[in-house]
Amino acid sequence: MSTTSSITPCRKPLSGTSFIGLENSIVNELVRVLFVSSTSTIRNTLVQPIHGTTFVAIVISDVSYISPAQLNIERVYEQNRLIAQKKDASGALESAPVPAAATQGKPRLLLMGQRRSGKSSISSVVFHKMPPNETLFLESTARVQKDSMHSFMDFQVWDFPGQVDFLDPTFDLDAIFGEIGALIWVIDAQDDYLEAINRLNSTILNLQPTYPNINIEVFIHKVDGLSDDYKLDIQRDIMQRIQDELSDHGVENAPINFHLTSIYNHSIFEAFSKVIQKLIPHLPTLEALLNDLCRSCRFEKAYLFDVLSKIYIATDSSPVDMPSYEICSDYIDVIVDVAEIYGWPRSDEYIESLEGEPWNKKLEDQVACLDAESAIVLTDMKRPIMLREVNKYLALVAIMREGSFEKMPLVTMNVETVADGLTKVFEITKQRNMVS
Ligand SMILES: Nc1nc2c(ncn2[C@@H]2O[C@H](COP(=O)(O)OP(=O)(O)OP(=O)(O)O)[C@@H](O)[C@H]2O)c(=O)[nH]1
Repeated sequence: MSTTSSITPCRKPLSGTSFIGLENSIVNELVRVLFVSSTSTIRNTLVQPIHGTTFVAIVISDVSYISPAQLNIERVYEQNRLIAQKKDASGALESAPVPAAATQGKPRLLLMGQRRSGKSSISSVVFHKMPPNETLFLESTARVQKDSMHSFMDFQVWDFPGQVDFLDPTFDLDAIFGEIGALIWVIDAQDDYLEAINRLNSTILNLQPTYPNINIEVFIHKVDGLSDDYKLDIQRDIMQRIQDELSDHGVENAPINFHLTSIYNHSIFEAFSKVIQKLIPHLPTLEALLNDLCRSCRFEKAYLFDVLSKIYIATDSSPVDMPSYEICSDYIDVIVDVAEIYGWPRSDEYIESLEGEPWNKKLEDQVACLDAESAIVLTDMKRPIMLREVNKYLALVAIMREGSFEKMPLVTMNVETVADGLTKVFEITKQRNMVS
């Protein structure tokens, strides 16, 4: 695909006129973000956005706003509290080790399933950037692999060996399932999957009484070699078998989601995006910001990506189409590679020479934007794509409409404001997590 690209400078808004040209809806959304995310730290916040007038926003009482992810976290805490209470009553609390991750408060993704179903491959491709064909040489996992991910949100990925029966009484179930974010059950769609379904059913039935709120995500995996019709047939068959078995045992409406995945295309990243999004408490706020940005800048689609894993953690409400998602995700790779080549740390002498004659200014005052920013036009579709780094973990990638380049200054200003808003949302939640 032939491409032409240009790096656009980001304009710093002039002080006092910061929001000129910015749609009111975005300003309002930012104000809402401040309110919704309000803790005592941003009471009496000075907001100076609308038509140069200054006003003080005073949060009179705490705004209670509960997103599905928050609700889920609350339920998990409640569940853990009840389990602890029961143990306390039976005097077993002292002997039971407190799960390390629980104390750290990091959500955990558990990868489970039969041997050779593809668990380690998924974890390596998504979180360690391993090229898919190199997974052919992965050895069978012998012990539980625990990976800590430090990204926009800290979480853990535990890869279980296929042969381990974690329902064995020697395992401390609380340590495994206590503060779980999601249980990802991987089923090899190219193999006989009946045994995998039986194990999944018995796992769900065993866990349901104690941990009724576990999010179960079934990855119907390795669908790359299958026709579209066959994929859907398999999905229907697996769903039916699981639902029948569970309802025979009186378990109705268990929280199970199904995804068709393969490491050889972007489906695995899409599936992980959906899993991770359920763990983000302020997801509705992020989505609302992106919706407003799309409306005011006439973007076709906007994604907020985790740069390292290329999982999108939020998007606007228009439907996700795979080709656009794939282009945006490949674009991140290009920019990350370029940033790695040109973004090395400069020596002090070199920076001094840049700040000296003839400019005589600090480097921050000379460049408009310290974060990576880029725009590209795909010549066949004439739709520009723009990327703006939000912080070192997150990037905003948007597909614009034809002809949007003419309005680039305004677009850049809006994107800049939204990027600031997004940074604030994450700062506030990080502070909150540290306090709690
Ligand atoms: N065609 C295809 N093969 C895959 C895919 N994902 C993984 N594989 C292959 O499946 C094989 C087994 O993958 P592993 O990741 O080792 O499986 P595992 O579930 O971790 O296995 P254990 O460690 O024994 O539990 C490897 O040869 C992978 O290359 C996929 O999406 N499509």
